[in-house]
Amino acid sequence: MVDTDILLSVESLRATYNHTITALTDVSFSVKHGEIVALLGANGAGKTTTLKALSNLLPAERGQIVAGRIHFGAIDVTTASPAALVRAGLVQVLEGRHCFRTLTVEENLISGGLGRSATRSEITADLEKIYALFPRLKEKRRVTSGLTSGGEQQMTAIGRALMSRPRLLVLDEPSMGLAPLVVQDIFRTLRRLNEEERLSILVAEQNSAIALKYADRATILENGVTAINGAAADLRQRSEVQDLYLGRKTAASGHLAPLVPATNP
Ligand SMILES: Nc1ncnc2c1ncn2[C@@H]1O[C@H](COP(=O)(O)OP(=O)(O)OP(=O)(O)O)[C@@H](O)[C@H]1O
Repeated sequence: MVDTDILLSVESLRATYNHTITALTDVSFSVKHGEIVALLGANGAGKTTTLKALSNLLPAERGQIVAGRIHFGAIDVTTASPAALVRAGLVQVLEGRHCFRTLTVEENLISGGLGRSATRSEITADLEKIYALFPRLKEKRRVTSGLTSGGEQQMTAIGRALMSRPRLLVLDEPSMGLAPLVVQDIFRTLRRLNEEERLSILVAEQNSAIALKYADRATILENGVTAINGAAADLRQRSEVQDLYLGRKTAASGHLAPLVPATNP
């Protein structure tokens, strides 16, 4: 039976690089309409590889999906181009932010709306929305992005993704290298977008504490395998999650026992 609540489904995904390095062995999770889902795991667990697979970006890095299924709505992601997926509403903010450093903040934002042939008034209205979400960007709109702070670049990258009006916003480690207050601010804004616009969000994070605070559900990857799919509130209470991912011990010291079978909930 097809679950119409599900926007993105990943089933038994297996992926390699160069046909030799197995990065993902068995990854399964889903994102329902209107949910925030966190994808967690230690360094090298497979978060970025999973996100790249969702936008069919692995071939650019000599990566291959060798088994499993990914559906974004009715679209089979494995047969769609990255550009077609963006047009369908699956939009990523890649790790490292990747602003156009020589363009101003506002030019960066506008570039996000170009792919959907928006009118000038639509672009202006969307810019105002983004400035309301991130007032810092309004102050900096005429500044060259390369001269703005890491937090402002992250906000610019998120704003640029929003300009293409995503149905699913995917973010890879938005907290990376940012001060805790800036990270709080960014996650609060993501929650606001989720609540006010019912934007569905998938966020890969090493900062499990902040991700579990703001997500509805979470998936924890260990060595390319889904170890747990569960409600974020439940995961926060589990002592082994606290030990391994919320700072009580290091992740290398143990493994998680599944809370629920590691399939789509
Ligand atoms: N371009 C690549 N070529 C070969 N192997 C890669 C490539 N990218 C990632 N890998 C390998 O795939 C595995 C998963 O890496 P991935 O970057 O997906 O993990 P991650 O959870 O995002 O880690 P991090 O949090 O450190 O970014 C690792 O063993 C990594 O070394």
